[in-house]
Amino acid sequence: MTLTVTDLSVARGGIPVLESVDFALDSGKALILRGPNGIGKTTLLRTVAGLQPPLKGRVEGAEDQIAYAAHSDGLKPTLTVAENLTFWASVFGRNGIEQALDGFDLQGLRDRQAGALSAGQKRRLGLSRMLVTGRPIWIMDEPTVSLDKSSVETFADVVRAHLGQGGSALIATHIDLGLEAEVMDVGPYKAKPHDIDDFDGGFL
Ligand SMILES: Nc1ncnc2c1ncn2[C@@H]1O[C@H](COP(=O)(O)OP(=O)(O)OP(=O)(O)O)[C@@H](O)[C@H]1O
Repeated sequence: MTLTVTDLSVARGGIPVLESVDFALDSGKALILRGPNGIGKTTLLRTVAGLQPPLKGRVEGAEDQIAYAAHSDGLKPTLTVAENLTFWASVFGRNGIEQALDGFDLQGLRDRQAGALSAGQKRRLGLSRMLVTGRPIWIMDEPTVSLDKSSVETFADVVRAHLGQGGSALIATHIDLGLEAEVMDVGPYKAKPHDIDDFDGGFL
């Protein structure tokens, strides 16, 4: 299964941010996106994940294949760790949360309400949801925010295992995860300023 992105242009708030992006992501591979703050990495990930339409171009091989971990964890604070995972699994028509609890060292916290977790623990729970989706393509936006060194290593181990099982990962991150991965700088895809047709509107 290959995710193929062809001539993709993406916009945020109606303003083009990246243009003519091309890449292919094969199973068993990881692709790391880099680029300065505000360049459009999140916008690109959201578009590839199907959360917003492209301005132009194609994303192929994505349908029902992608699990997306955004900046925010989006946890249900009054549910326990185990209940959050069970809920998330059910969204994807699956059950079985033990691998996710084990993978992110959450067994000792399984009965704790998510709202009472520390920032790093919340992040681990948010990321562990990828494991209950059964989806092969993981798209992750700055997944290591709030994680300590050992949790970053745990996360990298989980991703490595996922790749070893034929999964793939597209990750925007500023840090070195220690993964064997291709790195793509999105800087060269920065959208060029477009001429403003509406002269008066250009001042608004
Ligand atoms: N909701 C929004 N409405 C309008 N513009 C937005 C919105 N969210 C982000 N932007 C703008 O879109 C551009 C691309 O933002 P994006 O979040 O994709 O960048 P990024 O590369 O992921 O940045 P970072 O590394 O800081 O996370 C930025 O200029 C940003 O200010």
